[in-house]
Amino acid sequence: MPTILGQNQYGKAENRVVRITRDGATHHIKDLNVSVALSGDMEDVHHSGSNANVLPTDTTKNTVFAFAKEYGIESAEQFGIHLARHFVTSQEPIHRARIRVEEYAWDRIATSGTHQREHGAHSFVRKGQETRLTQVTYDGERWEVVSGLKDLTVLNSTDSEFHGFVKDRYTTLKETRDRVLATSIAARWRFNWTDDAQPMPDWETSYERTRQHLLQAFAETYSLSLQQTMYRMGAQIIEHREEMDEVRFSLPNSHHFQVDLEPFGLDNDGADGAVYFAADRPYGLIEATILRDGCEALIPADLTNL
Ligand SMILES: O=c1[nH]c(=O)c2[nH]c(=O)[nH]c2[nH]1
Repeated sequence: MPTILGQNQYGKAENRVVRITRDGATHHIKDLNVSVALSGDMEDVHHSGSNANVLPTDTTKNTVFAFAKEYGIESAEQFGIHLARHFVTSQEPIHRARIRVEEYAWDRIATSGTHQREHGAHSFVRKGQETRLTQVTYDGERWEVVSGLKDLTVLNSTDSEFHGFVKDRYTTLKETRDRVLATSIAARWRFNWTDDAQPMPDWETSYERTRQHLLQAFAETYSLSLQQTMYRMGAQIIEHREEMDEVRFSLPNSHHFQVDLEPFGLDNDGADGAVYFAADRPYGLIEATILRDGCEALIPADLTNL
């Protein structure tokens, strides 16, 4: 049966490119998800398998990261236009390039006074609301209220190190004195209000203050590990919110790998900042319960069972 090749395109989808520029102590972040789709004279590769016209999808990925470093990311549109023009004008067989860009927006974490100068400059919370959660249980006598949140995404573009860890024959991770620390906070906190005879907490104020403690502790902790930052977040809540006895966290370590651009003659360590590959998986998963001394751990270890 005779067949013909219809519409076709190819490229690398969902390149998670993060560019952090440093304006002295003030950092700026551009966070994009870039998908490249190319089409043109691609009859041969489909019919005979000849790759003579095929610019590898791997190359399109490298181009995204190299362009982010070399030319910066002014806007999603400007970046897309630059890439599309490059593929169509530099490769004869490619007649059409479609670049799709999603941009994730970030706000600076508001901390107080000198902290704002020290940490507000490199601590970010992703725009868009987190999901607020609660679970209320009552047996006719006692109340258990466990509240929390998920998908509160935060990032420190400096003041994070990771070194001095165990090394065995499978360890390849390099020690680092300056890395990006990012996570999407999932947390639950248990109230010690259990009885109608006790004064009821102000749930709205409690939530707002707890959220602020989470953000502040994240921004203000000079981090030697995500475990340490997590503990500080929990401790700050327990220390400041007397209505709670227990906080449980599940924190993905959202790895940002500095891209090796040396093969393209680019120094990705320059004073003008760096380009990172934001990996979505696998991710480190750091979990713990932080308790008021003398209190019992009652929040299930598996947050999804709440
Ligand atoms: O903060 C971290 N904690 C770890 O336990 C760990 N493990 C790892 O590979 N990177 C990191 N980072």
